Amino acid sequence: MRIDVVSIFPEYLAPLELSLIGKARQDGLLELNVHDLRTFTTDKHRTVDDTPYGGGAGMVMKPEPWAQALESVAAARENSKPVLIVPSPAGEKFNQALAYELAEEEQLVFACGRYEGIDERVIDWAQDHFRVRPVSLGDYVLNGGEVAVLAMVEAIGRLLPGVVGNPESLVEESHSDGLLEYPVYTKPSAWRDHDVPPILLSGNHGKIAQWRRHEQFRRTAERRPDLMEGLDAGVLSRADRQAL
Ligand SMILES: Nc1cc(-c2ccc3ccn(Cc4ccccn4)c3c2)[nH]n1
Repeated sequence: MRIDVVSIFPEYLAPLELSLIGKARQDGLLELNVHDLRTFTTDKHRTVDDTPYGGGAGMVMKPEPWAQALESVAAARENSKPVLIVPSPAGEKFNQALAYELAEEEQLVFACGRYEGIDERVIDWAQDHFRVRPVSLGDYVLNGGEVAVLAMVEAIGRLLPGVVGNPESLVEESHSDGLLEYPVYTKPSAWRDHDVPPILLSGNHGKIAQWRRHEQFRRTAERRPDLMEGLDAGVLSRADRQAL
């Protein structure tokens, strides 16, 4: 997979040189290019913003630098257009299902807006060159798209083949089957008057699996009742129903 990120703060994306994603880049599992939007300006002040038509506070990002930048990074392809992800408070909610969907793509382009956002005509223009997806990280307001891109690239990148050491760990984590993950423990078994649940020390793997499944349901019902409604009936085994 190739990922291109366009931002006026390219250094904001430096954490993607670290850890799992950084290693995936070094191992050639993921190509990630960060581009400074100001590279695509033509005036001596490298202007990327201007006042909003219709008035109002703040500034809006000018369209032309974005069109130049996006044209520059869109890999020429025969069959389908690359995906352009535009982080926005007004986007579809990012979740694990969308992470899996985007992990299948050959190229992802991320447009990091700042100020009050990007001139909407860029989104309209981009429809002919990209499959455009405005995406929200959650129902809160950030100052720009970079933090959202860091989160999305990590969530997507870790799903790529070979990035996570043990692919099995992707199966049992939160949201992989629509449920929150079970609690985890390690040594020492007794710690500051807090003990590890005895079942986990029993060696009875069937009972341990049953206990973990029950914990997934208990936690999901307690912390994210909204996820319980969306559970696919097929996910619920007979044992699961008993755990509810
Ligand atoms: N889940 C999300 C995503 C964002 C986000 C993404 C990109 C931009 C570019 C500018 N801003 C600031 C801003 C504030 C107010 C209204 C419009 N935009 C962004 C915010 N906030 N929360």
